[in-house]
Amino acid sequence: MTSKKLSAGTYINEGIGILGGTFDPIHLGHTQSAEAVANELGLQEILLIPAHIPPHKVSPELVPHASAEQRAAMVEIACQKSNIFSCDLRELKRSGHSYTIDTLKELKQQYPEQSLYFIIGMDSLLNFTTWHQYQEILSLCHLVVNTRPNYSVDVLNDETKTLLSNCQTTDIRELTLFDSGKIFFSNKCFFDISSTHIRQHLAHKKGYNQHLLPSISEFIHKNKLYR
Ligand SMILES: Nc1ncnc2c1ncn2[C@@H]1O[C@H](COP(=O)(O)OP(=O)(O)OP(=O)(O)O)[C@@H](O)[C@H]1O
Ligand SMILES: O=C(O)c1ccc[n+]([C@@H]2O[C@H](COP(=O)([O-])O)[C@@H](O)[C@H]2O)c1
Repeated sequence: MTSKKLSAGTYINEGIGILGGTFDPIHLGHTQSAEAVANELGLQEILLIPAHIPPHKVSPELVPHASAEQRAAMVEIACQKSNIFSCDLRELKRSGHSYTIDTLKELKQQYPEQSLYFIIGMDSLLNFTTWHQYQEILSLCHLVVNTRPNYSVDVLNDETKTLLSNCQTTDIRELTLFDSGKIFFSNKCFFDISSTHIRQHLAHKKGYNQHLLPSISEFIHKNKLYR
């Protein structure tokens, strides 16, 4: 049993939410969409896991601008005022590419009794079948997909469509009946924010951005990032 009913329609889900990312920089689209997932599913805890080397961002035009340590420092700042977020640095401590399968195996060992909910945006779902051992990933966690502007299920490849026809559920209770293997779409929030746009904005304005926590803007300013 991984959930407790409190009152009509209110659940505490004892599972753990996980949001992995490049976080270059972390922005309100990350934190607010993850908070919306926590509210919707009743999750009390979300691990923010900065990637050391994000596997799909190794070509020169995609490689992160800030160092792994700077990206992680910004994630730690974002966690400071939150009751549900904590920053997990395990990918920074591992060498090589930050494969999600390795992270989930470690987390499952650490939390054998709890279901894991890996949160991704729609852009990540579009290429999910290219992730390292994606089927094994689904044997260790549920996937929770946040919709994002400009990314639609209409352009999913056939493999992902098949995956969805086998694994998608619209029933939150079903997530708590299974330990892993379900894909759930969270449509509660829609944030037209990306790190790319924020970096472009900062490069021109060298100032603050409304989609960043003020404390993150300060860190960026102090460290002269994204100029
Ligand atoms: N605005 C958003 N709403 C929902 N999910 C998001 C949003 N921005 C990013 N995500 C998701 O958060 C995870 C980490 O994203 P990432 O750190 O790459 O941010 P990004 O804004 O997509 O960055 P970039 O523009 O540099 O590619 C991914 O699964 C991504 O889909
Ligand atoms: O394991 C993989 O093959 C894999 C491929 C692409 C992305 N991921 C993970 O997905 C999360 C979001 O990635 P990104 O590149 O959008 O920041 C982050 O935790 C990455 O490590 C993982």
